[in-house]
Amino acid sequence: MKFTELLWAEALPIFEQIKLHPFNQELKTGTLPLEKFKFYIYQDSLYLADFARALAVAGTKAGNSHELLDFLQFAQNAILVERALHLSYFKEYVIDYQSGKAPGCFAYTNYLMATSAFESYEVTVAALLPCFWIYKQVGDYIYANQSTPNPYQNWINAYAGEDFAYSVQKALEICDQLAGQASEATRKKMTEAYVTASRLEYVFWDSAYRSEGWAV
Ligand SMILES: Cc1ncc(CO)c(N)n1
Ligand SMILES: Cc1ncsc1CCO
Repeated sequence: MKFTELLWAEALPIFEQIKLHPFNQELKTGTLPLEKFKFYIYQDSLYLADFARALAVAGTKAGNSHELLDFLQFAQNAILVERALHLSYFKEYVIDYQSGKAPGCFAYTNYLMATSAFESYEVTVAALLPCFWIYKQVGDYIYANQSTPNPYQNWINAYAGEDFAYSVQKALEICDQLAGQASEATRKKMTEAYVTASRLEYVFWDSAYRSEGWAV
């Protein structure tokens, strides 16, 4: 069994809750209130900017130039996706730019940046993997079950699309290859990082659904 298949099984209960979360259920049926989507898009623009930095740092830890280039390309794509949000949704809707990161976004981005800065390449790759894989699985699920017409079609198409699938496949292969060479102790840390990042994916959607703010 591939290491990534073990990871998938380990975090499956989290993924099931992500799929069933009202944010994703309402995205699927197109009934998600626009205010919640706007909150999400703004938080996601803040997320993508820091995610790109974490991907670039992961690249500096890679053991060869192929994987360095892969991670730099992932980082570039994340920046391009972030810019595309500004060219589309930020123009289409009035979005409040002032509020800054909500606690969920803050937790997730800081976890990814701290992990990429202070942990090994293996653990960093495992921590970054849910951003790819969970989004791909959620995108495919929503695409296959959506109501049409759907006001969130562009968002759905992006994550169910082929370009994104190609990146996800590459990230999975890198993770499996690293786990194959890693000690049992490292594989355990990779699994923990994967589960933590999966939890933070849930937290991110839940934060958007609740339009989460700071308690003080
Ligand atoms: C929170 C979050 N996770 C993952 C992705 C996709 O990489 C995204 N755009 N936002
Ligand atoms: C994972 C991911 N999410 C948005 S861009 C990106 C890198 C894909 O190349």
